[in-house]
Amino acid sequence: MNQDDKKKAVAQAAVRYVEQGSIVGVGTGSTVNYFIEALAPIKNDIAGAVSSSEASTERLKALGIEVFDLNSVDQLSVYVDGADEITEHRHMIKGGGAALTREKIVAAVAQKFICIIDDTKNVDLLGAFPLPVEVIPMARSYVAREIVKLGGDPVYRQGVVTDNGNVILDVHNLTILNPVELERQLNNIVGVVTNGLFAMRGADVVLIGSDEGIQVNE
Ligand SMILES: O=C(CO)[C@H](O)[C@H](O)COP(=O)(O)O
Repeated sequence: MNQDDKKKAVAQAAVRYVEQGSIVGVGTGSTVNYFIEALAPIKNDIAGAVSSSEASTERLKALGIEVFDLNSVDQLSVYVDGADEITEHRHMIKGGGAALTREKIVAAVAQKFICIIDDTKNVDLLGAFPLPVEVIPMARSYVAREIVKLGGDPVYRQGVVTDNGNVILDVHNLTILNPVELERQLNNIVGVVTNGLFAMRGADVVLIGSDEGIQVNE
């Protein structure tokens, strides 16, 4: 099975976690795009969605799925999203698609974070994938200097502006032994909006697409 087929299979498997009549939290990325497609046949059985990016909102609306403002929603039973890297402890690096802040906000509201990945995303230690950090534009150089003090090598993601009007620094060469602590340290730098470590609030269920079928880590 190629990587795309694994993404499709795992996206399809996530549909069974969607509750009848509920509003579904929807992430961002190529795996989630398959999940959005998988929602189409059940769109009349759900109340709608809350989205973590303009890109996903557009896709949901194109399928006739209503997209709600998160401020008008008290609770979400599930949030379905992909990851760039994930450990067996369900700690993740996310933000390859620059949607990390809205992803973290929607995930925070949801009762269950269902992470959908193909098996290339499994790692023993986070950090080979450069860690995205969303930064207020005027703080970019200051934040970069502070990240260097933490041992990282920040690279400005040229030409990318987030849905929130901010910029992204991708941090290379980090050895992430304690993801919870690093998530906190990075968020404490003035000018950082958020960072792509999802460790304080990791995934609750991980669905992994592999040649052996769908594996579940919960
Ligand atoms: O965090 C994300 C976007 O900001 C995505 O979930 C992550 O980049 C994985 O994407 P894909 O499913 O395309 O591999």
